[in-house]
Amino acid sequence: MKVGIVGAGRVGCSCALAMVVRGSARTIVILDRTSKRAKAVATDLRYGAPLCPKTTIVDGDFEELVDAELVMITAGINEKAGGATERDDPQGRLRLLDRNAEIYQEIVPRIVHAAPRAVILVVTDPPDPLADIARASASHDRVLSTGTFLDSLRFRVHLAAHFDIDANQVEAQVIGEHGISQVFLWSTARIAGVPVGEIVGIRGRVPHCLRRRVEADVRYANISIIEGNDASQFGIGIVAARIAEIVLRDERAVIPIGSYNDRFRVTLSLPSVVGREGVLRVFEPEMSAEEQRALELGAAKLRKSLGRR
Ligand SMILES: NC(=O)c1ccc[n+]([C@@H]2O[C@H](COP(=O)([O-])OP(=O)(O)OC[C@H]3O[C@@H](n4cnc5c(N)ncnc54)[C@H](O)[C@@H]3O)[C@@H](O)[C@H]2O)c1
Repeated sequence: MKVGIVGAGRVGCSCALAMVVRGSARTIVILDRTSKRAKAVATDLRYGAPLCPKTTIVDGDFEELVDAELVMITAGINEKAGGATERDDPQGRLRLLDRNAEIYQEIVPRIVHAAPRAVILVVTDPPDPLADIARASASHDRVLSTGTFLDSLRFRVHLAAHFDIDANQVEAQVIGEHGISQVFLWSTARIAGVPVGEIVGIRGRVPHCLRRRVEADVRYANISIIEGNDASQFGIGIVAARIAEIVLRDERAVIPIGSYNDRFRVTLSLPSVVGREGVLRVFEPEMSAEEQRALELGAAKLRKSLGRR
């Protein structure tokens, strides 16, 4: 069970740390354009590894990825470096696309050459159009975007805080783009099977002020984190480690995650069955007309970012 991480910046380091602590993989290979950084990160982690489930951590070049079952790409500029930290910017993370696409054009063929069977997990922002670029370059479909898995957890955490309960008991999803146009499925958000609207709403509708507050907290969570700590990194590290486990163990867990969708002609997130080959099946959840419309608009925005109509 071997996982590669390409990009040993803040996000790459968090992914590696989460995987080591959770025992997600047997071997982790860390790469970076700055090989000295990859070496330092692998060395640092190796000193704590004896206290964790057995993991071999190495640094190296692309050929070290041979036989990797999953390679996560965390290389590229982040929101702060790329000037994507304004809440009123309708582009959001899409502002980083051109610069990170160039990096992907360079990296993806080298990953595919070294590890042709690996699932590729796109973490770099904006992950959905970058997954489309990676898929075209890889010429296979085993390409995932971390998508709205993290946003869905943020949604659950904020709802849990509002109701003062455990986030594990909140069933709520964000779908579509990991970005500004993401869609909050309020119509099916539930706590122990009870619709959220029935708990707080009038005639089953969630109050506008609660929706507005929670959506802003989730949609701009990255910016709030960056304002305090330069880069959002820890949540995504745990999310990426969990996705790696699902793939490596062929778990067939159902999570909101990004994959290319024929109907929308673009990569976006919907609840999907994930296993060794990546996404095996995609579900379209029950949606209100407003949610459906928002999903269509988000898909159109993603297509436009790639120059598609
Ligand atoms: N998907 C998500 O939910 C999510 C969450 C947080 C951050 N991100 C994104 O993750 C990316 C990384 O963020 P970060 O904070 O770690 O940035 P960072 O600047 O700390 O690290 C980026 C790393 O990429 C490396 N790199 C750049 N070009 C490379 C190349 N061609 N080959 C190998 N390595 C290369 C750099 O050397 C650097 O170490 C950003 O795009 C950020 O916006 C995504």
